[in-house]
Amino acid sequence: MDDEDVLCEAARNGDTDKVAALIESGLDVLYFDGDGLTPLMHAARHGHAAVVKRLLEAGAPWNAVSPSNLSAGDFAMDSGHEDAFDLLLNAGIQAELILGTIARRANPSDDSTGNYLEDRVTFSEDKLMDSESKAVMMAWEKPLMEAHAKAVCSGGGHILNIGFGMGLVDNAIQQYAPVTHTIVEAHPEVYDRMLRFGWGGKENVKIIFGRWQDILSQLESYDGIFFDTYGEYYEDMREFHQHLPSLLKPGGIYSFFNGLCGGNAFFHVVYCQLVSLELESLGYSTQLIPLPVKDCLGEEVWKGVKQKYWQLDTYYLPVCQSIQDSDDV
Ligand SMILES: C[S@@+](CC[C@H](N)C(=O)[O-])C[C@H]1O[C@@H](n2cnc3c(N)ncnc32)[C@H](O)[C@@H]1O
Repeated sequence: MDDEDVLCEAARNGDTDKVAALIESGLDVLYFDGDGLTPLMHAARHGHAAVVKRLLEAGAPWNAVSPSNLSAGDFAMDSGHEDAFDLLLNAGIQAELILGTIARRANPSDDSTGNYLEDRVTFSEDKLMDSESKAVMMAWEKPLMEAHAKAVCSGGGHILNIGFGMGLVDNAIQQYAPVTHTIVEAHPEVYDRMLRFGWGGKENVKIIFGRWQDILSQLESYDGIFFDTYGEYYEDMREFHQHLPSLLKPGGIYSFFNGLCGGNAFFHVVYCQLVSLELESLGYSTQLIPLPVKDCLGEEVWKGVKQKYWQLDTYYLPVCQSIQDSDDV
């Protein structure tokens, strides 16, 4: 047995003193045992909050994952150990506030160099793919897009959508007959296809071709805003949020595609909290509405797709409004 296996065993048994002594003796808290589990995962799985705390203080990574892609937070969450879960959630939020490493890694375009907009895309009936066979948009999201449209159109008026993709959300927005419906799209082929499908001729629709970052001066203020781009980082969405105070009218509703860390349940919780906190600091409250998606996501959906960008059973649809407005309700 390696010395570090002794640390795993002490963590599993909740022996805080022994864990502390072993850490002080210089043992590696980053160790993965024969099953691919870290001491932190063992402690979290058994709900030993004091050990979790000690290991985190010693630098054990909150975001290490087991061979089945579970982190210590997933183990705590799945076994219902609230105290351990809270400690790990806090550690995750703190770390991500500073480093932001998970979203970068979990972003569908993480290993591309940001040239998605110059590459070819392929359309089929049920998906839009980039040049590396990664899905830009997929038809299984239709019910989600309809729910997003319903949320952002709830007050009628002027609606803004960033990212046309397959036009699912825009088709749904049109059902609510908004006064104006502005669509921003940056990919030339997606833009051409929009025009071919007659979006340029719709009376209430205004299309702006370009990256949202580059066309901000052409935008006005809106009663409902939806944001769903591709090939961007979490930081880009965070930057977009900085513009909400001038883009969203008082009483308006903002929503975004909440695919943050969609491959891991605990990381997703961390990011839901993180984005809610960041929006709160800008004066917006975020309500996360759970929508079950398990039934529309069989294995066959992902056939031919390089990366499953969503693997969770529930989608949390964010509905954001100014804290002032939500207090008035
Ligand atoms: C995930 S799709 C949007 C799907 C859409 N919500 C739907 O219902 O079909 C993302 C879209 O955003 C576009 N896009 C990517 N980066 C953008 C940017 N910086 N500004 C505007 N559009 C962008 C992509 O070309 C793509 O069409």
